[in-house]
Amino acid sequence: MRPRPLARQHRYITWLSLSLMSFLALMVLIVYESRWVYPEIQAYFSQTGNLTGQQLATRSRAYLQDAQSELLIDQPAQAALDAAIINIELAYGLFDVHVYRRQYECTEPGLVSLNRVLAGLALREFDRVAVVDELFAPIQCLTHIEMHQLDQRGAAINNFSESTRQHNQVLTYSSLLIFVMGLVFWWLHERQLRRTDRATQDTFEWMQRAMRDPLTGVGNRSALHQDVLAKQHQSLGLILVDIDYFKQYNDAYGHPQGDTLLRQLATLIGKTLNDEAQLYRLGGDEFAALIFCPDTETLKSYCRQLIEGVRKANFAHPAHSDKKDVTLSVGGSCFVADEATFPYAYEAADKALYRVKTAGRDGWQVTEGA
Ligand SMILES: Nc1nc2c(ncn2[C@@H]2O[C@H](COP(=O)(O)OP(=O)(O)OP(=O)(O)O)[C@@H](O)[C@H]2O)c(=O)[nH]1
Repeated sequence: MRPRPLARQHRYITWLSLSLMSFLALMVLIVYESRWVYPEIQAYFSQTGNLTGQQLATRSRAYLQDAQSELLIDQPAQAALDAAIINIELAYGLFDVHVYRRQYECTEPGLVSLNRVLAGLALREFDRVAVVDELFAPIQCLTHIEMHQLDQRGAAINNFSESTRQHNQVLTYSSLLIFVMGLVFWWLHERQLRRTDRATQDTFEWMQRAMRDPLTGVGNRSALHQDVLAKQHQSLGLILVDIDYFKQYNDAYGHPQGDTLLRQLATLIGKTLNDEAQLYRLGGDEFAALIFCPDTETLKSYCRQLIEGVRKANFAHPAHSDKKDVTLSVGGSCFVADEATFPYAYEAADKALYRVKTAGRDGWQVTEGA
C-alpha cells in the first residue's frame, strides 16, 4: 500500500531529526575530545614547576650579569667577590646542559671561559675589567640560546596549534560529509521506497481491475472465488441470478441497450440485497451474490425480494415470451464457506436456478441441505 502523506511526512521528520541529532552529537564529541588541546599546549610548553630551555639560559645569563655587577664595584669587598663566584658557579650549573652542548657551538667555549674565570677568581689573580669582559662571550652565547629557544617554542606552539586546527577541520568536514552522505542515502532509500510503493499500488490496482467486470463494475468469477476463500468457515448464501430471455432482449433493443440493462440490474440487485451482500457477474446475463446466511429462511427471503424488486422496476421487455417486463430466474443455496464446499454450493444453486427455468422462469428456488 502507498503510505499515507502524513505517515510519510512523519517518517521524513524522524529521519531528518535523527540525522541532525547524530551530526550534532558528532560535533559535540569533537569539541569535547579536543577541549584538552589548548590547555595541554600551554601546560606542556610552560612546564609549570620546571625550567624550559629558554628559562635556564635566561637565569644563567642573569647570574652572570649579577656577577659582572658585583665585580664592577670599586675595590670589591670579599663578600661581593664571593657572591660573584657563587653567581658564576650557579650560571655554570645552568649553562652546562647536554642539549646546549649539542645544539649550540658557543656553549663549549663559553663554559671553558667560565672555568677559566672561576679558576682566576679562586686564585685571586685577576683583572676585574678583563674578567667582566670575558663574561660577555658566555652571556652572548646564553642570549643566543634564549632567543633560539624562544623561537623554537613559538614555532612548536604554532605547529601544534595549526595541526590541531587542521585535525579539527578535517573532523568537521568529515562529519559534514557523513551527514550529507547520510542524507543522500536516505533520499535514495526514500526514492526506492516510493518506487516500490508505486509498483505495489499499480500491481494492486491491476489485480483489482482483474477482479472486476468492466461493464458493470461488480466483481467477476475470480473475485467470487477469492471472497469465498476469504470468508472461510462463515455461513454464506450463494444466489445465482439469470435474466430471462436476454437474447431476445438484445435482439429487440440491440446490444448497447442490453449492456445498459445489465448495469441497471447490477445496481438494482445490489440495492435489493443489503450492503453486506457482494455481487458478481459470472458472464453473459448471469450474476451471483454472496450474502451472510444464518439459515435457509433468510436466503429465501433475499431471493423473494430480488424477484419482487425486478418486477417493481418494470424494465420493459418487448420480446419476453409471456411478460411485458424483464424478469429474473433465481436459484440459491446455503453453505459453510470453504474451498471444498463451494463447488457443491454452486452446483446446488445452479440446479435450483435450472428448476426455475424449466418451471417457466420469473421465480426463485433454494436447494436445501446442499
Ligand atoms: N448486451 C450484452 N449481451 C450479452 C453480453 N454477454 C452475453 N450477452 C448475451 O446474452 C445472451 C444470453 O443468452 P442465453 O444464454 O441464451 O440466455 P437467455 O436468452 O437469457 O435465455 P434464458 O436464460 O434461457 O432465459 C446471449 O445472446 C449473449 O449474446 C454482454 O456483455 N452484453
